Amino acid sequence: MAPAMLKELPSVSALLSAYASISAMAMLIRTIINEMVPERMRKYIASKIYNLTASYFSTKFTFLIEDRWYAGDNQMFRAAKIYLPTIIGPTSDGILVGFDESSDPMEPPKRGVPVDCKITDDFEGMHLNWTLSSIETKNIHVPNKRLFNLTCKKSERERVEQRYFPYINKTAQAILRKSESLSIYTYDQYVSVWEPTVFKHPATFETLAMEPELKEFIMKDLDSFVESKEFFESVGRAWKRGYLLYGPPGTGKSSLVAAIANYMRYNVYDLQFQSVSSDSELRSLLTSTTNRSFLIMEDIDCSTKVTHNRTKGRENCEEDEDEPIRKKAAKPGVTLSGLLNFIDGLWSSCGHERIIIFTTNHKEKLDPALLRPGRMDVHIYMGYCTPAVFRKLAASYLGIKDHELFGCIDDLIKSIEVTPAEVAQQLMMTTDEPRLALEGLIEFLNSKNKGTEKAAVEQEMKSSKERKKQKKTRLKGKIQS
Ligand SMILES: Nc1ncnc2c1ncn2[C@@H]1O[C@H](COP(=O)(O)OP(=O)(O)OP(=O)(O)O)[C@@H](O)[C@H]1O
Repeated sequence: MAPAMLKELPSVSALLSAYASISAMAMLIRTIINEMVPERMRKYIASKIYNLTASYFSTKFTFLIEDRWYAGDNQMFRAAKIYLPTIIGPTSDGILVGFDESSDPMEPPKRGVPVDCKITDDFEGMHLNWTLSSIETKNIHVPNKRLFNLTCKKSERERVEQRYFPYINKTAQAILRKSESLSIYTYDQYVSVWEPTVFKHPATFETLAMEPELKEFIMKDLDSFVESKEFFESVGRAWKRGYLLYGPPGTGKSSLVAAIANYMRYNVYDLQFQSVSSDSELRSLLTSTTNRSFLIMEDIDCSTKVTHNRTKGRENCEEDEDEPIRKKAAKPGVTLSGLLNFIDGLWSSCGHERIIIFTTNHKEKLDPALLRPGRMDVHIYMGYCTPAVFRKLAASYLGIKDHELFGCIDDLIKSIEVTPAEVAQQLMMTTDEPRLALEGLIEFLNSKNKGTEKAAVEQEMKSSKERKKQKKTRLKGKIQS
């Protein structure tokens, strides 16, 4: 059998002559193609054949993440831009570094991803390669388009989409919460624009003195809001939340607003109703706010037209120094229906991931329409000082967790109405000697207890007005400068 098979095999000389004639034929075809097909066409055909075979045989898959997504910013690009500098390691070719105006020059500089630099990441056993590219466009307004190329194995494509991308988004959000400087925007009525400035308020949930259960409730509510995008979509509601903070002056409403802003790392739009001349102006200025932001409207009861009883509404509200100017200009101001339309209509349809916060000293003076369920989702009462609040203030201001005078102070606090601002003010007087500070506080509380509450409340009202006035003067100074 075997010799028979060997007999059928072509001889070596036959193979060599076949090879020679095939090579000659190939050379002939090549010469004809070179002669007849132009070079550019040849290159085009070759690249097509290469791409076809390469993609068929390649084991790699590439995700392209452009900086824009339809008409807006691509949030996936933004997340990658925040996340990648944190994993740039020794295998990378380089790194961008720099400072912005809010950075401390004594701290290490902030990091960025350079164009064309390769960054590798390992996630759940996958080896992922990132590159940032910049491409010139023909658009004169946007001359460059930037995009990230993320390469993985074809078999890992699904896991990258399902696990890696959500992980990057979550990590980027956590990084943002910690590091990026925030802006606070105030509305400049003279030029009709939001003026930004760096938001640096020291209040955090850590420094805030309030009932621990209430604090925990607010933090959980904010956390679940951030994670509820799908839920809001599934029930057909806008991804927004409204908080109404109410309570006497000096109970920490503004401090809570600042703590929430620091916790969420959202930019803040601080709107004074007095600076808005009409409902249409309100509409246009609110539509120009960005996503992932707070809209704060403090002392909403002091706005003449959004309370149901104007005379009552303006009691205890500071006088607006610009009032004569506004009267001269005969500005109609913001009306209740304008505000409600905004909350129900415009607010629901434009943008997402936004929180609106109203504060008031007089919830009872607000029109019931404003308080109806669905308008303000959470009503938070910021009340007078309690023993738990006092202990938190003592820990913050005096650095003590316990003292023999605490029991006496607890009893006094339970029997009178004293605001955390008043207690904080007393404790601040002698911070280096806790006993003296606590004795001073006891004296203050006793004097209140002896019938001087009214005077003390008036005093607090006065200092609240003073604070607001100072805030306003600062604001004006900023706008003028
Ligand atoms: N709950 C609190 N925890 C810590 N500090 C507080 C608290 N409440 C008040 N303070 C202190 O009192 C000062 C005034 O408080 P804040 O402006 O937050 O009160 P408010 O309720 O917003 O007052 P108003 O209604 O007058 O605007 C703050 O700067 C802060 O130092």
